[in-house]
Amino acid sequence: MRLERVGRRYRAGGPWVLRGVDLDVRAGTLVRVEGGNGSGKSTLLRLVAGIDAPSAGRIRGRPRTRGYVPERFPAALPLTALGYLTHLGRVRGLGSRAAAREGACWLERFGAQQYAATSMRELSKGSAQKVAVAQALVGGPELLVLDEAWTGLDQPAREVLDSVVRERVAEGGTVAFVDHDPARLAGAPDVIVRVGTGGRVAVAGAGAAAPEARVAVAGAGDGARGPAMTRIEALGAPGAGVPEGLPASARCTLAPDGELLLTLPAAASDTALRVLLTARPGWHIRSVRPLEPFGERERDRV
Ligand SMILES: Nc1ncnc2c1ncn2[C@@H]1O[C@H](COP(=O)(O)OP(=O)(O)OP(=O)(O)O)[C@@H](O)[C@H]1O
Repeated sequence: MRLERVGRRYRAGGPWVLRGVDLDVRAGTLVRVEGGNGSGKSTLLRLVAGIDAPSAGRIRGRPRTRGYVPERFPAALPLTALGYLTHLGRVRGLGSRAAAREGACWLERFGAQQYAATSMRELSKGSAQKVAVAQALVGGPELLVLDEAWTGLDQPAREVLDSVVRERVAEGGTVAFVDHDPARLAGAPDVIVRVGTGGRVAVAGAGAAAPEARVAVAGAGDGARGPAMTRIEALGAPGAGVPEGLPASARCTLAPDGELLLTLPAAASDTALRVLLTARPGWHIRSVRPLEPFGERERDRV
């Protein structure tokens, strides 16, 4: 995937959190993102994961299947741990049985199988974090984005996550992560990206895997056009209404279980995401992706 002159600021005329970011990351790459508190690491990861959109520039070639562990996981969902993982597996295209099976496998691998039937609201912080990690892994996404995903996990689960990251990269997946422990996966990252002052991003160091062949601080893009339309999938509380303030251009369907599908012009996706993320009660963004020009039918407006 390629970031081209990507910038992000949170309000018009406000300071740029990220500015002029050019990165070219190939499949099968492990990327560590570093920087001080408030430098913009989470902002960069959200852009990479596709749950936030750049204010300037563009991102091309993002893998179709993505898993994301946010820094703060909205665990207070009205589902059991396994129900949530199964639901997400289905969102990612698995059949119900396969989704349940995979969800159960991940719970077991992280030592949380005993909480399969526990409501997400009742999970301890660490157990909820195990579910947060598991939800990103269900369906074997090509791109895995981990924002301090190890925080709150017990030591065995941390080691499992280390192994899972190495496995994903060995299988050709791309993993980008932030962790404040400098020893986390030490020596493993192919690329180390440092978010510095003024929102500038640079390749600050790298492991042994010929980083210059895997990442480039790129120049101007090749002129390809970005997607015209975007599809946003979000999960709200069952029975929630369509949130107010969505762009008028958005077409949406809302299922009784709280699953919201939005189809809207890519240029309006930033506004829609802001509405969903700031709504109370909040919406959990499941995915944001370019809409295929063919083969995906727009749904009826609700
Ligand atoms: N939704 C938002 N609205 C407004 N400002 C935001 C928002 N999210 C982040 N910021 C601002 O963007 C800047 C970068 O925040 P970000 O969370 O990306 O930093 P970070 O490097 O991940 O920090 P930390 O190490 O503390 O987690 C900060 O100044 C923060 O206040």
